[in-house]
Amino acid sequence: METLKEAIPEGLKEAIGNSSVDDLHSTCSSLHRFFLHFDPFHHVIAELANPKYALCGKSEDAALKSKQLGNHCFFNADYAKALDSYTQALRKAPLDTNDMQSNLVATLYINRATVLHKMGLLVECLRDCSRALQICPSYAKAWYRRGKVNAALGNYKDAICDLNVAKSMESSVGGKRQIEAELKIILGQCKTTSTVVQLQHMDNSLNTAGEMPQIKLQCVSIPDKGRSTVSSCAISPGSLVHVEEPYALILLKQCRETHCHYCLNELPADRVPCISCSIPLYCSRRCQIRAGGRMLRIYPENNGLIRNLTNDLGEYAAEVIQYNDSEQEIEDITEHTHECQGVHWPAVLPSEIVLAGRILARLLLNSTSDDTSTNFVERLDLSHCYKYMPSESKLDSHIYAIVLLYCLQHSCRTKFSIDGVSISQVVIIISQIKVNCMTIVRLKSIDVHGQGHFGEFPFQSLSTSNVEQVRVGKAIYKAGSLFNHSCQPNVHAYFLARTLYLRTTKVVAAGCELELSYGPQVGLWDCKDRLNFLKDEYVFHCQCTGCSEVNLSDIVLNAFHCVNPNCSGAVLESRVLDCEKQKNKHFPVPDIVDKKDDIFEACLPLFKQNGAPIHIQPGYCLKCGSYRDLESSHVTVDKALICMQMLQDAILSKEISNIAISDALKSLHLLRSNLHAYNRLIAEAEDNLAQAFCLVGELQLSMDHCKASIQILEKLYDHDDIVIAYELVKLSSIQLSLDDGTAANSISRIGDIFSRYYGPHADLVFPYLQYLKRGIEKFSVEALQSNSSPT
Ligand SMILES: C[S@@+](CC[C@H](N)C(=O)[O-])C[C@H]1O[C@@H](n2cnc3c(N)ncnc32)[C@H](O)[C@@H]1O
Repeated sequence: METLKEAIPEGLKEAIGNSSVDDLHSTCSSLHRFFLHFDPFHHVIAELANPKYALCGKSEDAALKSKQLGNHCFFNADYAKALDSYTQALRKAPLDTNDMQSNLVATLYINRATVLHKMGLLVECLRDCSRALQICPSYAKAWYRRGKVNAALGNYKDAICDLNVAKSMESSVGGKRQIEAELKIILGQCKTTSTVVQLQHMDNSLNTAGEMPQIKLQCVSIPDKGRSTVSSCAISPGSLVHVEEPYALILLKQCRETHCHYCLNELPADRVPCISCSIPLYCSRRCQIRAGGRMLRIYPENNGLIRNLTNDLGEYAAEVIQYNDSEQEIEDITEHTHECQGVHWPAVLPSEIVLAGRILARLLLNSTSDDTSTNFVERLDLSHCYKYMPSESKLDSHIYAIVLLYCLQHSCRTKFSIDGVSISQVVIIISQIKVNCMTIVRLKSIDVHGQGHFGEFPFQSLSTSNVEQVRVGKAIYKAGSLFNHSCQPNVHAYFLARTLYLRTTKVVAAGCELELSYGPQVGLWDCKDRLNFLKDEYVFHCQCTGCSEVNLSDIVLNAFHCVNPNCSGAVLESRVLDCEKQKNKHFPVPDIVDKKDDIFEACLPLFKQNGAPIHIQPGYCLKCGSYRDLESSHVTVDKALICMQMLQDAILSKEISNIAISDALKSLHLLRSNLHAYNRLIAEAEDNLAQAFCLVGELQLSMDHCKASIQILEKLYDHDDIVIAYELVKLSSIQLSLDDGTAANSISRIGDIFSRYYGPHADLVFPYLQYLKRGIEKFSVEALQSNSSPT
């Protein structure tokens, strides 16, 4: 792509860099004309889009190599590696529909099932057996394995049926004898055990929940912000206000091996590959079909061997091989189909561009033959920021728009012409993605040893568990895009599988804007940093209340301590002070602030001004006016931070010495004497020390530092912000390890905050919560016991 960029004549680059939406037809046509006469462009397109050069296609040789490696690992009892090798083999193996008897894909599924059985992953094993049988219904070994795993799961009735089918499919006398022996054992087990595990869900079900929003929303126009969503009535916190499926979605590249390419949930051990190319992995066949289209189906009535079975057994076998979700609704557009030819471009182009391809494919498929060249942008009805984009981004979007259209021309069934009109439409779609795209995140708990847990519970001692937000995908939600940003949002966005959920976190008055955070939030960064981020990433100047009205967090987050140790006033640098003065000019703060409030304590004179111009200078305390030499304070703080960084490195490498801890404690003291008591850096230092003390087993000290960190965060954020709940997760896990009864308070507070942000989905989004709740039960039982004991 760099070669293409460098070759563009300077004049044309400049014209593109300075272009507005009105110039797009002309700039796009000029660049297109230039590329058409530039040979390397045609090479790039051939490499990206011509199936002749495809590296992501299926290859029997490559599949057999991985299969061999899998067999080798299996015989050496290296089951984890064998599992991975068989999955890689499945990814590369072509599905030969002409050879359903000795089918490589079916063999690989059954080899993997054997490994899964050895690893104790029984449900996963069962699913792989069924997948092998759906391809090759007369595969005796697959019925046999299925029978064994069903028996291990306690599903004796199914196990007996499986083995009976296996017996009738098996051709060798020795094989039949082995099956009969197995049947005898299972019949014996069946008599002695009464528990039968019914497997309701053969495939990983998508996390859908029945709650629906009850509140009527309106779209209104707001000066300086464009369209916005408001409520027609007052809304209480924790109310679900919007649910939506994505218009288009894409998994981020770094999650390709760990998360499902359709629902974005974590992949199970029995991941399902795409049937036509070697890129995507899915958590289930349901997701694979939804993304890539209907898979090959075996019709049991056409299968002779099944027909020869007795009535009951025939019906049973037919049910197993007929995929139970086969009648699921599949959208007219399956988002991976147009990418699925093993060609390079979906793997190498940036995620946003592949996402633009998915939007285009959908728009093209839904357009009638005479409107393919008409206005996609109008139909998408999203705002964009082309005018304000930096010159470099404008040039990139021109190049990618042309490249994408040529790639799609090779892959899409719908025909369209590539010219100034269509290219300019794609440029706009790319700029719409820039401002409307939502990042899909999943919550993960990380224990002190660095082990991550998405769904399952950690088994080791739990001393500290951090909550980490993992970015897994990007998506366009059409109605969700009408919610504006606020650095003090009243709406929280989260995702279950692909579905967007929006829930209020505060009371919202009728007619008030419903706003979510696009990333920056009061408490996380100061106003200047937030404004810069939103300008760089989303190309707008934020007009939210957090950025236009004085708040404590913005003043103290990066502030210095007054030189007078007993004064609680904040000392600001010029960059922060300028920004705050700017706010004050527009919104002079009246005397409504309670004199006992922290904000009053930190910056008394701001409130004394009462609208008059402010004469505060950088370096002077906002409360008592004393001067602090910020330059020398910076030097001290920087030294302390280097020491804190060393502690953080030691935490990461799990090699914490007493010296590192004692140096960090001295640095914390320096930070506390130079920085304002609510400065975020102190909270971070306290947090580091909490982790370090936890790792060396000093849990009481760890708890003290964790509490100190939370006390600061409570000043920077709302008392009930989700960030506080994440910190309380750490605190409560230390308290539980210490058998400290106050864990119950922390956990019930976490529960309250989580249910405000996630409603009934809290346990689903963050399963670790259930573990913590069980921790409280322990204390309630103890309390009951002590109450009932004789006094
Ligand atoms: C996802 S869209 C939101 C809907 C948009 N207002 C519309 O009319 O379609 C994002 C765009 O809305 C505007 N916007 C959102 N939040 C804003 C804010 N806090 N201040 C100013 N503009 C904002 C910006 O133009 C931004 O590019």
